[in-house]
Amino acid sequence: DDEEEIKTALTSFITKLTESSSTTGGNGAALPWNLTSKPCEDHWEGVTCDYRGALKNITLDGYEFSGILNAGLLCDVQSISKSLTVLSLKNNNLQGESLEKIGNCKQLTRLFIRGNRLSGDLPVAFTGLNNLKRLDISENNFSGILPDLSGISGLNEFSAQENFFSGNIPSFDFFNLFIFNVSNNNFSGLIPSGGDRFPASSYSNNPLLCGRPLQNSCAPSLPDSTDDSKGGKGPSRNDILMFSGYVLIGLTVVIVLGLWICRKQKKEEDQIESVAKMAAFDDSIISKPSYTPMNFKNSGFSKSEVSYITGEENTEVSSSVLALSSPEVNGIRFENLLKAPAELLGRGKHGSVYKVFCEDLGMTLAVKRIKDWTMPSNDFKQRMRSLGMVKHPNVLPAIAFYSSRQEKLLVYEYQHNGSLFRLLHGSEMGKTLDWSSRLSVAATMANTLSFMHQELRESAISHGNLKSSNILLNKNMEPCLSEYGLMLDSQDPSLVSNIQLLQQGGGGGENHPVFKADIYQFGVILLELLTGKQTQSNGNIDLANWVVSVVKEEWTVEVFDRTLIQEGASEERMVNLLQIAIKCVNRSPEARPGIAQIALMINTLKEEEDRSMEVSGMTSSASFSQVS
Ligand SMILES: Nc1ncnc2c1ncn2[C@@H]1O[C@H](COP(=O)(O)OP(=O)(O)OP(=O)(O)O)[C@@H](O)[C@H]1O
Repeated sequence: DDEEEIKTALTSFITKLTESSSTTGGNGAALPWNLTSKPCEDHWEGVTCDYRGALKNITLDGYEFSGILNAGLLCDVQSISKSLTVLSLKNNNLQGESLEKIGNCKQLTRLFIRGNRLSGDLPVAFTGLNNLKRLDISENNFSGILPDLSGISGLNEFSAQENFFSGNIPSFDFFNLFIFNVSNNNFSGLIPSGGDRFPASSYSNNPLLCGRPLQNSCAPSLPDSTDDSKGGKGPSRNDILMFSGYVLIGLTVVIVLGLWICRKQKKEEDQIESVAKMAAFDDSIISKPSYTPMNFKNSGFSKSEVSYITGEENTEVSSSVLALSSPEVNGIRFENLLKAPAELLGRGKHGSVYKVFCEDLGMTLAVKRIKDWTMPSNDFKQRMRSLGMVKHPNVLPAIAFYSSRQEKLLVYEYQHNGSLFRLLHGSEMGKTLDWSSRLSVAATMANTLSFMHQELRESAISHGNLKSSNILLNKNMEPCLSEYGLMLDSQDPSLVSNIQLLQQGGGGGENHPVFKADIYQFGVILLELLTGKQTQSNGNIDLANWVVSVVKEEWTVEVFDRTLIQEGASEERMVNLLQIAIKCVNRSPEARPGIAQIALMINTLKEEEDRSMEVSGMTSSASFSQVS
């Protein structure tokens, strides 16, 4: 039977692995398998089988085996090759034999042979491992030309550092890879396109390699560094460096001058605007703003600038009354709002939020005061109008806004159930968010964002500041996006700067950089849901970097929130969601998927989750319970 066949094959395989080698001496650790027993039934150390007795994983890392890795002994055996998904022989001292036979182990998803003495060419047969996700052949003595592995469409990791490979780096599907390292080899020539998604350290110590992300370009005029002193035909590297220096200094001077002129102009404009404001100022509205609990002094509020968004017409109305979108709140005086007791909820990077109890309304409001926003007043009003026209049940609408050059205020209904941030990270929370609820939040938010991006694609208004504290729970405990479209600035570490955004502005659909920045931030929220960890956008280590580095070490389990593991959440679906998140936080904006595609993937996961809960007889509830 299969198990007998597997046992015979494994026995020969391990015998070869442990064969003593005259060069290293000794055969390392003792044989981890008791040959009188059965591999699956008796759970041989390092061997994992599924419940049907199919061999899945062989993991024999760090045993100091110094014999031969004979791939044929495993992969020529059908009962093994049809099911083996993981072969890990890291940090032994193995030499290779029949390595090309690995090509028969077609089901392999992970192949780790790092830290051995394997040498010669990497067999072309590796290119046929179509299911491979992770390949680590680093720290060996492989040499020759690397075969083209770009046909392995799902490859996420390729680690080949510290070998002796030479020739060009073949093309890879870089957008799928999240780990790539070919440093410390003898590669030469141009780094293939897309390769600059990885840092220079992924390519370092290949003296003949050139092109981005390395500093040395492949310009044909660039002479060898040894030619520098000869003063040959083209410019020397030093010349180029010097020239770049001059260009840089020149650019800096131009930018500083430009900024100075802009500031001067702005100052002049400000003076003109405040004069106009004084003329328009109506004492009957705000007589003496001496007591302003929200510290709105010197705002110079004018009735003409108190605006509101109604459900029907999106017209601004001059009024001494702060008109709000729901009819029952009409009739409140703006001055009363200003005088109402206000509690500071938080002071973020972009301003402060106050909780204001408005007696006239008998209602609690959240007033966001945006600081340092340079968007001109008219553009802001235009933006609020565009936003006011798009309605979604999971987007919290601003019920009023105020705009002047000095002040931009947004008024929202206060949400008593807090934010996703509090739910995930708040220490006082009695209940933790279970896996099904987290998946549900992810799906709802993806669908909502997809709707908003679609509706606002022409005006290119993204959320701009997507994070778990801006996902608020409404009275039905459903997650809602708050503060949509209020930030021009993005926290995307791929440095999509305002200038770039503006330059590339005008249409562009869901590939517009502002939407791609939202995708990054959405990915971070997915990571928060999966890991239960907070992101530190201002710290040196952010969540996205942390996850990618942990995943690099060993696939996933350490990454997930321990409560999810304890709960018995489906590891497969968690890994799937993690893969989506990792795609979203790709450093290269173009490589991030669009929100529609993301929503589709997450909805599929959620449907699978719902089906599995139905099968196990649990109720498939998409909402989560009220937090006490
Ligand atoms: N409508 C609301 N109802 C209840 N709480 C709110 C409301 N709007 C914001 N908050 C809460 O107020 C706090 C401060 O919000 P704010 O948006 O200023 O913080 P932030 O998101 O950390 O900073 P920033 O948006 O400036 O980067 C957050 O905890 C947020 O969840």
